[in-house]
Amino acid sequence: MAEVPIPTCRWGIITTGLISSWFVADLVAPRSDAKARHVIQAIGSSSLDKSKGFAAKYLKDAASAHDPALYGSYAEVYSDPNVDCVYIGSPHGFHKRDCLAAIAAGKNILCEKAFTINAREAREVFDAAKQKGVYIAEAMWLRHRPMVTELRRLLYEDNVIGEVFRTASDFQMYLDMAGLPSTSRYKDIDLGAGSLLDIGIYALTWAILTLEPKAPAQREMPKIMAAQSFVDGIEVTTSVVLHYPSSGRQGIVSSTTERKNGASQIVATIDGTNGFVEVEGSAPSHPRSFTVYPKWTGDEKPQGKKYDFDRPQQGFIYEADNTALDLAAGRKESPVMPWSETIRVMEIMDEIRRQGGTKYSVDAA
Ligand SMILES: NC(=O)C1=CN([C@@H]2O[C@H](COP(=O)(O)OP(=O)(O)OC[C@H]3O[C@@H](n4cnc5c(N)ncnc54)[C@H](OP(=O)(O)O)[C@@H]3O)[C@@H](O)[C@H]2O)C=CC1
Ligand SMILES: O=C1OC[C@@H](O)[C@H](O)[C@H]1O
Repeated sequence: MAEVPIPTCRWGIITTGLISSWFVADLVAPRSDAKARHVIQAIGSSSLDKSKGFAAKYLKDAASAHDPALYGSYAEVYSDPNVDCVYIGSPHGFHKRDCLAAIAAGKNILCEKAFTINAREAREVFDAAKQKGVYIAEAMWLRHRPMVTELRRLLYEDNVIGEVFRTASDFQMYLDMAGLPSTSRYKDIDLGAGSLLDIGIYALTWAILTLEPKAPAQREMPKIMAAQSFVDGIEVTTSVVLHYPSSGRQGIVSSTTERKNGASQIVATIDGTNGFVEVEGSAPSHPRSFTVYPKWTGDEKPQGKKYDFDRPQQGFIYEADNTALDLAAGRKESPVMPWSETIRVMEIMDEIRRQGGTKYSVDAA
C-alpha cells in the first residue's frame, strides 16, 4: 500500500530560553508514529552567539540532522523564506510585539502562553493576523494532549463519575524572588511577571476543560471571584472560584510561586455525583495519568481505575503536530485553541486581575 505522505513544518524558533529548549528537544526526538515531520529551520536570538550555543546544545544529537540558519536577531527569522512557522518563546510582555512583527512579514505563528498580557492585546494580534491571512495559535500545549480528549470523553460521554460538579487545580512553583535578578521575567512587571499568567493559566485550563464539555466550540463565561497577593509589587498567589450559572459547576483554581508542590502528585481533581477523578503529574502543565474512582463513602479510599498515557518526551509534540496539520490543511486557526478561546481565557484572567489588583502598564493603553 502506498504510504500517505505526512506534512513537513519548517520552524523558525524565536529566543533561546527555557521553553524554546524544551520545544526544540521534543521536536527533534526520534519517534515511530509521526503525524508530521518537524525541521528546525532557523533560530533567532538577541545574539548570534546564543543562537549558536543553543543549536550546539539542543540540536547536535538530533536524529533529524538539519543545520538551521542561525541569526542574531528575530527579524532575520521573520524574513527567512524557508521558515513555514515561527515559534515565539519570548516572555509574555513581548508576545504582542513579536507576533505583530512576524505577522507583518507574513509568517505563520505558534506563540507561547500567556498569549499576551490582556485580552485587548490578543484581539489586536488576531486582527493583524486576519488582515494578513496568516495562521496563529496560542501554544497551550495541555489542550493538545490525547489524555485530555480521553478524560473529557469519559466524563461527558461515559459519565463515569455521574454529574460533574466541581474541579480543583492548584499550580505551585517555588521561586526565590529575592534571589532572582530584577531583569528576570518572573520579577519584571513589564515582562508579565505574576503567577496567574505564568502558571495559574494551567489550573484555569483544567477547570475549563473539565467543567465545559463542549468548549471551545460551545462555552459559557463563568462568574468569577478572585483574590491575589503580592510581594514587592509582584503577584505571587492567586485564588479563584469560577461558577457556571447554567450547570452550577464550580472551579477552584489557584497558583502560587511562594510554595513548592511537595509530596502531592495530584494536579487536578474532578468531582462528580458518583465518583471523582484525580489527575496525576508533576505539575498541572505536566499531567501523566489519571485515575477514576467510585464515590468515596467509607473510611478507605476506594479502588480506582488508572488511565496511563504515552509520554513522548515532555509532550510538546502534540501541539507541534497539530500546528503542522493545521498549516497543511490551510487553516488559519487551531480548532483546539481557536482565537476566540484565547481571547476568552485572557478575558477571564483580566477579570481575575481586576478583582485581585494586578496591573500591567499596557492595561492602561
Ligand atoms: N509551555 C510551557 O510549558 C512553558 C511556557 N513558557 C512560556 O514561554 C515564555 C518564555 O518563558 P521561558 O522560556 O521560561 O523564559 P526564559 O527567561 O528562559 O527565556 C526567555 C527568552 O526570551 C528572550 N528575551 C528577550 N528579551 C528578554 C528580556 N528582556 N528578558 C528576558 N528574556 C528576554 C531571551 O532569548 P534570546 O536572548 O535568545 O532572544 C530569553 O532567553 C513565557 O511566555 C512563558 O510563559 C515557559 C516555560 C514553560
Ligand atoms: O509554562 C510554564 O510551566 C512550567 C514553569 O516552569 C514555567 O514557569 C511556566 O512558564
